[in-house]
Amino acid sequence: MADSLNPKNINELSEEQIINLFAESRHRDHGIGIGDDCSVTDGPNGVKQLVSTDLVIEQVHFRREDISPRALGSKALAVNLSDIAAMGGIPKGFYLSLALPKDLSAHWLTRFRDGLLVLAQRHNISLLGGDTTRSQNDIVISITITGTVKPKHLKLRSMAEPGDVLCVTGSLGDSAAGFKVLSHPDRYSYLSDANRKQLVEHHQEPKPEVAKGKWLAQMEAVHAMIDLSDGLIRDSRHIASQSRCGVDITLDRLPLSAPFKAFHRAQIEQAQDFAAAGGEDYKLLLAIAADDLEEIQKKFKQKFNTPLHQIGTMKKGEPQLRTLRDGAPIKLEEQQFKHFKGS
Ligand SMILES: Nc1ncnc2c1ncn2[C@@H]1O[C@H](COP(=O)(O)OP(=O)(O)O)[C@@H](O)[C@H]1O
Ligand SMILES: Cc1ncc(C[n+]2csc(CCOP(=O)(O)OP(=O)(O)O)c2C)c(N)n1
Ligand SMILES: [Mg+2]
Repeated sequence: MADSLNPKNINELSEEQIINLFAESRHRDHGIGIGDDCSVTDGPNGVKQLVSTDLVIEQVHFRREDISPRALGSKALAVNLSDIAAMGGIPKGFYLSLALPKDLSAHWLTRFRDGLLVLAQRHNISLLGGDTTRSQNDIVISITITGTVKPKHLKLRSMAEPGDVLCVTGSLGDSAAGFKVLSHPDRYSYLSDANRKQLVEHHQEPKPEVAKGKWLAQMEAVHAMIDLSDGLIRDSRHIASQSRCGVDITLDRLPLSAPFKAFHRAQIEQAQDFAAAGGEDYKLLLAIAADDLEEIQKKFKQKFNTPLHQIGTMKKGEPQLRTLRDGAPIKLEEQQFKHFKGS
């Protein structure tokens, strides 16, 4: 196979370029494959079958000394449940693959299992299988989750339209701030214990928004959804490029929690920029028909007792992203998390 790329090392490629090396050979006739939060294929009785897989790797996604095994078990499943939520789906079951170093304690593993299975039970899903091997040093966790969705409720990254309003289901940046607190505890000694705890909890035990995703999927005016794993900027770009629209993000409108503002010592512009870069928020980002926004916001508030925040708009034209503050475009400093080269 001839590849147009000839860098020496993969750190010269972006994550998207690496995925495209595989995606270019895809067979589209089986349904919607590479490119969304889940693959979508025909299931029994006219429903669509959803499948998603995610890796959680020591030193890349967590440091063993920072997180309890219980919280890690919960987070490893939560990030997968979030992909089902983003498709408006109902989770059904999951597979667990583990590579474990020989010196790991049995106590660690049973606590990890407890955290995982408590969340599984809460979402009424069962462990269906997996694989277990030894690793040299680091813990490697891979979960594959399945779910279903009615075809008319399916929300793809590619379904946003120019004029749609971009919304998020909750505050942004708490997880990224929690990670900073864990990485440099002495830098943030000014935080109260309660604020510190809330930020760290958001990072370590994200709550996948399955109920919200399922409810929003039933609204015809909700056109597109994605879950926020890479951060608002990168994930909005995914919607924009796949829907072939531009996108404007209004930084002044980003929902920020009180602990997050305390983390930034009320320096609001800095807080907005950091929240836009974010990462591991696991809130839902959606594009809604502008005419129906008010009605959906009202019903959402009634149902979940929390607001649906309007943070931007989809625009006609090139799939470019602009960030605006006080009505004027501003360039953000690059601070998004990336596994490989920037894109
Ligand atoms: N190695 C790979 N081979 C094939 N598809 C991949 C690979 N890595 C990622 N993908 C697909 O590329 C898309 C983007 O991946 P990613 O950004 O990790 O999605 P998500 O944030 O939903 O986990 C997804 O549809 C995913 O299934
Ligand atoms: C030790 C450590 N370093 C960095 C991070 C931050 N981090 C790791 S992965 C990630 C982004 C989301 O993860 P990814 O594997 O890309 O999820 P996906 O988009 O595939 O769902 C972030 C912000 C972290 N949580 N822990
Ligand atoms: Mg992924």
